[in-house]
Amino acid sequence: MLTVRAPATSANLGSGFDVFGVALESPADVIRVERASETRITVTGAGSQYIPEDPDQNTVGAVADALDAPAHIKIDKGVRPSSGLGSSAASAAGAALALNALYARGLSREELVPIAAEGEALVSGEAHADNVAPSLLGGFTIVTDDGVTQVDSEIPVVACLPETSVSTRDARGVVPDSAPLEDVVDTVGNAATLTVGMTRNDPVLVGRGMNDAIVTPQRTALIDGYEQVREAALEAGATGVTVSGAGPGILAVCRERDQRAIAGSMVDAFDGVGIESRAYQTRVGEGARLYRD
Ligand SMILES: Nc1ncnc2c1ncn2[C@@H]1O[C@H](COP(=O)(O)OP(=O)(O)O)[C@@H](O)[C@H]1O
Ligand SMILES: N[C@@H](CCOP(=O)(O)O)C(=O)O
Repeated sequence: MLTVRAPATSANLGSGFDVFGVALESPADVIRVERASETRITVTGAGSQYIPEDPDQNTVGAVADALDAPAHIKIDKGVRPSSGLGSSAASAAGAALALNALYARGLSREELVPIAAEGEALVSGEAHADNVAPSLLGGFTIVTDDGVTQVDSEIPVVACLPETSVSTRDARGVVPDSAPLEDVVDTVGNAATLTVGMTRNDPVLVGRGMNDAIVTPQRTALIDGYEQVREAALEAGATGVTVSGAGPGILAVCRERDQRAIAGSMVDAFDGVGIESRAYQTRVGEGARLYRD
């Protein structure tokens, strides 16, 4: 039996649609695997009632297929599905690391990224790797067609998840097909600023680089209370606020000293529009961790 703790992730960070992602210290999924002649999956924990155990419909089933590694796989969900914290990706990344070790496939974490992304293709229609990459590698990741670039970072964040849910597949449906050149120019500048901020562990630069005029405005329309929560977080000291992944979670970047006040202000602002929510006070952290029982 092998166990992996695979962290939640926040993708896009505004200016890096389908490119940027960060691993979070918490929450996380725990995946346990045991060799078997055919794959069987059980799911417990946060939102498990919405997650299919059929291997053809679960992201970890796609990973077991891709690695030709049948197993009994137990998933204990810490990351709630369809909340914008890469829930399906955490399971896929955790399963990829665990099954690679269980069957001694010898693949590196970088080589496991496209395999784990097969799970994302199953649930959202596209094998976007911006959640599985940070869940496997940790820190801040940049995914392009040429591969993944990773840098460690410890930026403090607050991820506030409303009780509502948005499917990534639906939220991908509102992404525009093209954008005006001036918006592209702005976004490139912001993405570059954010990248420098991550390498310097500078929450002010990261926050400044999160603005995006192309994808985020389309998605905020799907999130009740987004503007109120964003305003509240900025007033409490957040250096940047954006949609976490495809939403409805909202991510605030901040200095550590402001984290608690920001978390409270975001929950209160959701409350003000009649929506319950939970705020994780966390930071950018390490990738999936393997334990041999
Ligand atoms: N192991 C898994 N963990 C979470 N969700 C899964 C898993 N396998 C399949 N799913 C399905 O994926 C969908 C959630 O994925 P998605 O909409 O991309 O949100 P998230 O950002 O939480 O991954 C749900 O329909 C859920 O049933
Ligand atoms: N780049 C993807 C990221 C989806 O993240 P999730 O945590 O909502 O699954 C997108 O924006 O569609």
